[in-house]
Amino acid sequence: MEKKLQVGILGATGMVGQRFISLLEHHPWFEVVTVAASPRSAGKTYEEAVGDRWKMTTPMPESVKHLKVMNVNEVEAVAAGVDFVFSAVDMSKEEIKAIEESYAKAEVPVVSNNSAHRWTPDVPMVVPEINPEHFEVIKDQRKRLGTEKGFIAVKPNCSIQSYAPVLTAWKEFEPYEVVATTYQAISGAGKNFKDWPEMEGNVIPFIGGEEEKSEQEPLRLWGKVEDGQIIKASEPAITCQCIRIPVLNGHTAAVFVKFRKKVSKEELIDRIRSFSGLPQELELPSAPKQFIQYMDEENRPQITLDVDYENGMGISVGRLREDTVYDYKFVGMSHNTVRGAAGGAVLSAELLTAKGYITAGKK
Ligand SMILES: N[C@@H](CC=O)C(=O)O
Repeated sequence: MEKKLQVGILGATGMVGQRFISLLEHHPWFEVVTVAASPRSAGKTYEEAVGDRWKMTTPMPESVKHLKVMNVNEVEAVAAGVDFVFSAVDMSKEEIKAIEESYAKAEVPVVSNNSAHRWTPDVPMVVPEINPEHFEVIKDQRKRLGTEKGFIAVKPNCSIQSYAPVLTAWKEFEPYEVVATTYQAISGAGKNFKDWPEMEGNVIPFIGGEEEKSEQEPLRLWGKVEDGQIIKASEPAITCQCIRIPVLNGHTAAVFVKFRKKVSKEELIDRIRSFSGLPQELELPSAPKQFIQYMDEENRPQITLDVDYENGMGISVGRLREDTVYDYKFVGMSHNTVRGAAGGAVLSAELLTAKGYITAGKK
């Protein structure tokens, strides 16, 4: 790429916004030129607006420290300086729907981490290794919005990334019933232990809205494009419990699966290890070389050892074994703010760029 694409981050001061900033620091295709946040932060430098709430382990990049934070509601002004935006705004669902659509209508592609548009029929919700063909509906969305360049693309919830890719790798064996319990890190709620001391040594058996997302969103990933819309798949039936645990980063899932077809443990492990997609084929900058690793050790995956596998973009799986009630059970784990949030969105933006959906300029 001759000149890097100029990128804005909406909701730049929050946890996911900060993750976007740190992941994009040395990105070969994208350069953060605009940071936007609530009117409260607008006018301050990024460094002042974030203050002591910088939650990344690497220092705040010098290149963003002195950027003036723009008011995210001033769409035309923000849109004027960027080729596309990542959205991690923190507002009500209705407000997010409206503001993301305003950016798209201002001819700015929006790659969003938010859930607001995940069920808008012509908005693709993509994990690039799983359902890149869903980007096809962008042309229908552009027709609806009356845009040439602007559109919205979203990524799914972080909780499903530890098991949906694995079930995708096993599609040929027809999984039809799945039980999953997720053990979710506190950064998923945008917090660390300083913000949320009650989580030290604690477990909370409730995460608002999470179980519905964890059960339904995989079905949309496996859906079909029909008449410019995504129609969700009807199988497998998934039931979930989502639990908050005292871990900073990394969502773990303990999963039970029934298959229609007979399959051996060796075949299941083989499909995990050989599973790859378009990001690997195109060697996109953020693509993990090995998307899913299978670990033979009986005490893996572990958060402290494995959460940063493939720079946080890979999924770690272990403990696959036959079950007495279901056919098989396993444990999956992924980095919730990298693969599950900002990193997943960056990979989507890379694929959208490689496929020509995101380009420089407004026309
Ligand atoms: N809602 C999740 C975050 C995933 O996107 C959580 O609370 O962990």
